[in-house]
Amino acid sequence: MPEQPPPRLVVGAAIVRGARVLAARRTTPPAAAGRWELPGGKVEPGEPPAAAVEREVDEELGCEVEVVAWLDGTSRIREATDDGPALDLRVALARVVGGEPEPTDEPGGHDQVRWLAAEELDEVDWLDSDRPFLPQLRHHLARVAADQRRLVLFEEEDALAVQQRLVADGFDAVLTRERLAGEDDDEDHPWAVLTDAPTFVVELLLDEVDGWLDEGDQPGAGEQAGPRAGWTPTAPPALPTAPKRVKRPDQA
Ligand SMILES: Nc1nc2c([nH]c(=O)n2[C@H]2C[C@H](O)[C@@H](COP(=O)(O)OP(=O)(O)OP(=O)(O)O)O2)c(=O)[nH]1
Repeated sequence: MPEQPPPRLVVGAAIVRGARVLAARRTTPPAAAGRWELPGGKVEPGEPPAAAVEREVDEELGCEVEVVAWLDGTSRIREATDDGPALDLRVALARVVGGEPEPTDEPGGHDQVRWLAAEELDEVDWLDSDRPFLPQLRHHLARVAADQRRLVLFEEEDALAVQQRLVADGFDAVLTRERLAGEDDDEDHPWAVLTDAPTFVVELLLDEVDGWLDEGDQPGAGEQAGPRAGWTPTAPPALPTAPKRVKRPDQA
């Protein structure tokens, strides 16, 4: 019996931002069209798998990502056929470092993307071989969410400046617009920045803009549920353009 060639590796990118992962809807082949996957593709001979992730995401979604870790395990996509070797899927955790992921017009690409939180992962029809990775992904997203701080800002300009500054300093930071609890109209919803930056970094930024840190239902959040005591609205000064030198509390 002829020897089987080794399985060919397919890599998928679990692009995580603000406790959500990006899922992409395939347009081809007919059997997979309309189903959801992690953007990626086949690793070229001799290509490092992380480089393949970054190349495929750039081709398919027109943005730059960086691989930060690999999820455990390999999932068999198909057994060897006359058309080629078996295909195995590995999944990398990645983050966006340039541009905005959007479906490109590339043939064989995607027609839609969605950012899914841990509790939304089951809302889309994943390709079968992606499903074994979902529990790990759910666990990771839940951990990121638990570790996230929410900064509430009234001005879009401030929110954007804070978000961009956090990203420039290497943190994950996502801008959203959310209703404050109890609000019932569409006006004046504050802006929120969700970030993994530690509290002391967030507090330094908040000294310079009109907003506060909302720690939600985390322990000790009670006193933080509104503007800080002694808080007086003032015109926000321009944010600094270079990182500040700060001493971490544990190094004081
Ligand atoms: N990209 C990607 N492919 C997946 C996933 N799950 C899964 O079963 N597959 C399958 C679909 C395809 O049969 C195969 C990858 O093919 P592809 O068409 O995305 O890869 P590619 O861009 O390198 O393809 P090619 O046209 O150059 O051959 O793996 C996944 O999460 N991401």
